[in-house]
Amino acid sequence: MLASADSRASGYSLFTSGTAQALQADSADGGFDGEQLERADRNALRRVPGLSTELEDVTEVEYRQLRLENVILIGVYTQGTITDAENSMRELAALAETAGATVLDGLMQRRAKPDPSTYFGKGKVQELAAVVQAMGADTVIADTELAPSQRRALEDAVKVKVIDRTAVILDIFSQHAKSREGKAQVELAQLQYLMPRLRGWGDSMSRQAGGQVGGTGAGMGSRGPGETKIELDRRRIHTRMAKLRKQMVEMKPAREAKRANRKRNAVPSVAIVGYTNAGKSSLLNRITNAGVLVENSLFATLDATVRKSTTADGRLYTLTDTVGFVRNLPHQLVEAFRSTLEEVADSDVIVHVVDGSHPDPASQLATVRDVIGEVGAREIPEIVVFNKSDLIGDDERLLLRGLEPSAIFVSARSGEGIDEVLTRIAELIPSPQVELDLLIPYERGDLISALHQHGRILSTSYAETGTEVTAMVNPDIEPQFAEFRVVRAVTA
Ligand SMILES: Nc1nc2c(ncn2[C@@H]2O[C@H](COP(=O)(O)OP(=O)(O)OP(=O)(O)O)[C@@H](O)[C@H]2O)c(=O)[nH]1
Ligand SMILES: [Mg+2]
Repeated sequence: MLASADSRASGYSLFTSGTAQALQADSADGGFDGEQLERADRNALRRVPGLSTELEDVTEVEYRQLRLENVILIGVYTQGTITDAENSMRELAALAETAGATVLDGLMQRRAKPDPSTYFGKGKVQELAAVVQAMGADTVIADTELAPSQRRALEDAVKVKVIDRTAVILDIFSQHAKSREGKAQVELAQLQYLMPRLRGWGDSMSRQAGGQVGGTGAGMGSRGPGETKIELDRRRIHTRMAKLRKQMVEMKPAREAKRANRKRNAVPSVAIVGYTNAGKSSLLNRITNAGVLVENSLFATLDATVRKSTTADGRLYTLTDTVGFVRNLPHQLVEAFRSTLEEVADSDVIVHVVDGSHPDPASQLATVRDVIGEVGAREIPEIVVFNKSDLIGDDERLLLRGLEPSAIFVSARSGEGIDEVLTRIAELIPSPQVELDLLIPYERGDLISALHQHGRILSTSYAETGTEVTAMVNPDIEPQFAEFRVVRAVTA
């Protein structure tokens, strides 16, 4: 898959298209990880190639229609091993394909740091331009966020559109966001990203009116028509951003009410978190038949899904599927994650899903733990789960064990380990703390069901006037039963 040692010795290395496909090879084999919904829907939203990138439409976030077709990836690796750098590039390849592109090639350069003006060194930029031309690529994607000036200089040199990892992630999010709030958040993030880059995509070729192509000769002070237009776009973007912010403020109360409601009912909550594509939705489907979309692409899930489940002894709890994490998540998107992260910070137990078959599970684990720490959720009990165990051999298992001795090996596909996860969840979710002795009239069957769901029934017997029940309940639902109590409650 990787090019020969020669090319590596010459300062860069190549890997070609098949990589990302190889990464994603298992989706076609008919593997079934739950009800697979919406795939057709999602595919219908695929980008239409060849849409104009004129700035006219900028207020509708022009680069939502980025024409990503045949792309070449570039990356500078500064420290770490070549393997780390390649993993990062493979992930970029998977991201690009998720966004709808075909990856033609990947070029990496070893440098102490990226060139401040052109990212790659000058000589390598020329080589890149030649590769772009030879392969007929229409876009170059850099593995790290480019400064606006770097992007411009690179575009001028390679003569095709240049974007970065952040733009690709934003693009995927905009394709996948479904809820009104999610869409608004992503559009806002896109506009924030776009503002300092307002030269417009691809204008090194044709954009600015007045023939200022390339711009080297036209001095900074000469305000051509193109620049006037950009001023106008800036103002429109500002207006649009203000409107989106206002919308989001208006949507917040609804979300908070929902959360407060869940808190009030004090149903214990379990959040499923993990790196993107680890199998979080598959696990939720396996546990609850939730029917959440499962797809071998990155960021299949963008809206948190909440499902109910019960422990073996009948206690109700909620399970929340969350947005996956990825390294170098654009900071503009942290806001978009906030509602998900709030759910994580509020939960009673975290199930941390790691793709055990991934080449570098340790760094996935670390990335996700960082985020868990950032949202103040470090103290929440965590169950680490190595998923896709159907793909993990004995040697790898040993390594993973070393990494995380108390982790559970699970396969959402085969069902291995699921029972163990459920048992661990049942142990960790808070148990009802108040013991009540009750006499409940026969016509109040609803109270008995409430006890089943929100408490734990220790014993029942049938008396003349009703059911005698001893049960453990949460303090907050205790008042509901006040009139049926026969003995003083004992706090455990
Ligand atoms: N072999 C194998 N594949 C699995 C297993 N669990 C999930 N997958 C596959 O992994 C891919 C990702 O699964 P999802 O459940 O969508 O992963 P996710 O963590 O929800 O991903 P995002 O929502 O994109 O962050 C899909 O192609 C699944 O079919 C498993 O136990 N074994
Ligand atoms: Mg998912």
